Amino acid sequence: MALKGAYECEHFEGDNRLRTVVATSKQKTWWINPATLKLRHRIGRGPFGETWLATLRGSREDYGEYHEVVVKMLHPVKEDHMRVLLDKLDDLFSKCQGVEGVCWLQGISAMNGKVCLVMKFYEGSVGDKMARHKGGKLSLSNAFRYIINLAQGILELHSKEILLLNLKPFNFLLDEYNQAIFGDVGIPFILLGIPLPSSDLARRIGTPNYMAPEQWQPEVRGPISFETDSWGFACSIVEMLTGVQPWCGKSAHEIYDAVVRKQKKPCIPSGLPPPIENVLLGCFEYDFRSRPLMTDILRVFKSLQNAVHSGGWTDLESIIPAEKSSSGYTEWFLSKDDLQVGDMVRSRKPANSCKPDNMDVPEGTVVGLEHSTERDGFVLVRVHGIHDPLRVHVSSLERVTFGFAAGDWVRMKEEDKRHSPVGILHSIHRDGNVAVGFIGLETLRKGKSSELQMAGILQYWICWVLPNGCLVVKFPGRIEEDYFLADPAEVEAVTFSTCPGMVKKYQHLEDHHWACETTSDCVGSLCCQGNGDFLLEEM
Ligand SMILES: Nc1ncnc2c1ncn2[C@@H]1O[C@H](COP(=O)(O)OP(=O)(O)OP(=O)(O)O)[C@@H](O)[C@H]1O
Repeated sequence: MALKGAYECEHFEGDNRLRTVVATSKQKTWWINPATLKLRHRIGRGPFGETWLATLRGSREDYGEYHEVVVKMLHPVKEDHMRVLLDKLDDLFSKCQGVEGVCWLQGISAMNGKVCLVMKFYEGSVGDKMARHKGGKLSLSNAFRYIINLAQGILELHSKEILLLNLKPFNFLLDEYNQAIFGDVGIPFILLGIPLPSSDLARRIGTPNYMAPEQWQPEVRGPISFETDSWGFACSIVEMLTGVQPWCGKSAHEIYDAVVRKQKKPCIPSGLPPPIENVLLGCFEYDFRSRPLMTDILRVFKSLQNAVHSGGWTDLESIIPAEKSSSGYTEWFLSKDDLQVGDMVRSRKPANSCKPDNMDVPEGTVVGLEHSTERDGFVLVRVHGIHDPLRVHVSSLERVTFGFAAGDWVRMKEEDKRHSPVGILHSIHRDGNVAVGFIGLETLRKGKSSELQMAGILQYWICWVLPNGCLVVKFPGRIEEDYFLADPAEVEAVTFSTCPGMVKKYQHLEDHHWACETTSDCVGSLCCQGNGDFLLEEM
């Protein structure tokens, strides 16, 4: 037996192996000898493992005193994934050092062949505090204080490329200064890509009530990104303000059906000041690119904090939120890129369209800025063949760098077997660094624009496109509400004018073949072939 105490811990061969892996790697600085740990009571069991109240025997300098700690015992992972997990933990520990707003991570240990994270014990959580209050909600000033504490913490973790993915009031711990900090720092994130024992657990990276649509199946409906945390945080904000958990009383399956399939949003209480209602509604946009980032949420709550402390909502009603742009993009979507003098630009296509409405600026160069604020105003664009620069609203332009603009369909020049070759460009920096969403990847792929080429995709019959390029296709004529997901790399465009035999060939496929007008000047049809592949045809 390795340990004796309140919890009888068997000696596991796996612990020794784990210890050897740790001892030969970078993680040795964080290693805690399991013999110095005593598990007392289990206080939680979630999708990632168990949480235990424990005691840790201190060092000699500490006179060998026992401290209360909390141990997160992760589900067992296969041996070949162990080093990957430990490297990710090492990265997490290093990044969290000195970060305010994160619970104090004390070290890594192993028990029963499972990796354990040892962290400081805190007296309670925001969730506990809410449970003690009448109606389950916090006072407005407390809620605001915690929301601002937490948004600052998330922002700091995001700046270190860590996603939280499990934001909920019971994971917001309270320190001795009544500041809210994170208890579950990045655990679902480091477990991404590491198979868990049960496929059901693997499907859920988070707690269903707080999960964004893309979080349910990140490699199919994803990727997950910073704005995935905006959804989870907005769910927590709603709960802190109302005392009601989003999707309260619903099963995981019912929540999946509502959030992912029916695209429903959690309820937002009425009577909120417009800027808060606006930012929360933004957080519940289905496509994460349309959601605000944590910095936007923080800005809104900070700007209203003083008014809340001096009496309540009443003064806030006069603050009017920004309007949605006429092109169908949210202000949050548009604010993610700003224009500078010298940028190449072109007219932005309307949201969810592959065709430009107008091409006032087929291509031009920004020669002057008239921004009234960071995300509003006009720019002067020099267009070839027009004498004077055009004065154009920023929201109607997109930046083109090395021939690419965010939102473009792109194809990898060299295929990578881990994901579809065709994806959607999410961002391109002026230095050519890109982030692309591909089916098959849980997070954005970072790389260089030189690895990409443009990919043309027809959008007839496609209801909408997920942020990784996954096509959501409905078959007209089918009575069920079902839709199908298709990999853009496997959808083929065929033109009848260049392939006259095509009409004849598919005439007999009554059940699988539909045609209707899709745009004013174009008729298309989509066939579901016997092997389940889709064939997209333009007539
Ligand atoms: N370091 C800590 N100090 C004190 N309490 C903690 C600490 N970490 C977690 N807790 C509390 O322990 C309880 C269980 O935590 P746990 O993280 O296992 O929650 P869960 O909902 O069961 O699972 P998960 O968070 O993984 O979804 C929660 O009420 C949480 O507030």
